[in-house]
Formats: sequence, structure tokens, C-alpha cells
Amino acid sequence: MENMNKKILLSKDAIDKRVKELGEQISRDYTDSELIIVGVLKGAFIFMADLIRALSIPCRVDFARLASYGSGAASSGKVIMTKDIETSIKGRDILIVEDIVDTGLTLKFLVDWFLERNPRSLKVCAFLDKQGRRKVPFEADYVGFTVDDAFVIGYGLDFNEKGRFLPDVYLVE
Ligand SMILES: O=P(O)(O)OC[C@H]1O[C@H](OP(=O)(O)OP(=O)(O)O)[C@H](O)[C@@H]1O
Ligand SMILES: Nc1nc2[nH]cnc2c(=O)[nH]1
Repeated sequence: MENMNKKILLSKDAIDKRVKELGEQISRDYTDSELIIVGVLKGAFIFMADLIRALSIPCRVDFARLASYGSGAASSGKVIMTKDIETSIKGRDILIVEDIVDTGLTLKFLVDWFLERNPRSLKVCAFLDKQGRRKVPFEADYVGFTVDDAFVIGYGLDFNEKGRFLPDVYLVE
């Protein structure tokens, strides 16, 4: 990563401002509900930590971890869950929090998985959305920023497990 060209895409200030707006919007939409927030590991952990502190409503948290397998850099499109949540979601309001939607395969899998357990409602909040890259139709209910088709790191997002700690988001090449 040290040898890579990286250019700032989203500053910490811009991220903080947008996360605060999302927190306010979600708090308005879920007044009178005790939301269960499900973070998708690993990438979402920083966004989720900031987002729940921007809420003015109570929430519970849980985590799931998914992996997609493929040859080389290309995903086979097969997603598997390597860690399920530990909370019962039947009849509850669920918000999945994800760092990025790219092909849409991960979130499509997770949404279908959770819907089988009959939550009262199920929505998705994604920090970043690469809308032009979908392999399956998928729309998040809340989006921090839309980004073009370029590889990004920082604010939880990694390149080979590096760069998650960076407070800003960078384009890398
Ligand atoms: O829309 P998709 O094409 O399915 O891609 C999005 C997924 O890819 C990334 O996870 P990754 O597998 O890199 O794991 P990580 O979160 O542990 O970094 C990201 O965090 C999403 O979960
Ligand atoms: N870190 C990272 N993970 C991704 N997964 C899908 N797109 C991206 C991206 O741009 N950066």
C-alpha cells in the first residue's frame, strides 16, 4: 500500500457531516422503534460505530460476516455466510449497515437470508454505493455517497487488509 498512488476522495470532515445527516434521518424514520443494527464484517465496523453515535434513538447491535469465492480477482457470485447474527429478528425492525455495495451480491444474499426470519421491517444503509457495478438489482435505502467504478480504501475499507484505519477515503491505483 505504501507504494500505491492514492488520492483523497472523501475527507474526514465530509464523512462526519454525511454520517451525522444519515443518523438524523434514520432517527426520524425509526422514532418509537428499538432498531436492531446489523453490521457486515469487516468493512462496516468504523462506519457503524460512527453511525450509531449519530442516532438519537436506542438501538441494539449485532454482526454478520460474509465471503464470496471466485478465481483470482473475479467473484464467482457465490456468497456464503461465515458468521451469522446471534439475535432473534422475528417481528423486529432491522437495519443492515454495510461499507460498500458493489455487485450487490453480498447484500442480496443477506437480505434474502434475513427475510426468511420474518422481521417487521428490513432496510439497508450503505456508506458507499458503486451503482454502475451491479450484477444483481439492488438498492440501498440509505446511502452515504455514490462513487464511480474505482477502488477505494480507508474508513474501514481495505486493500489486502491494509488501510482500514485511515480516517479519510482514498482512491487507489
Ligand atoms: O456488492 P459486492 O460485490 O458483494 O461487494 C461488497 C462487499 O465486498 C466487501 O467485502 P469484502 O469481501 O472485501 O470483505 P471485508 O468487508 O471483510 O473487507 C464489502 O465490505 C462488501 O461486504
Ligand atoms: N476496499 C474495497 N472493497 C471493495 N469491495 C468492492 N469494491 C470495493 C472497493 O472499492 N474497495
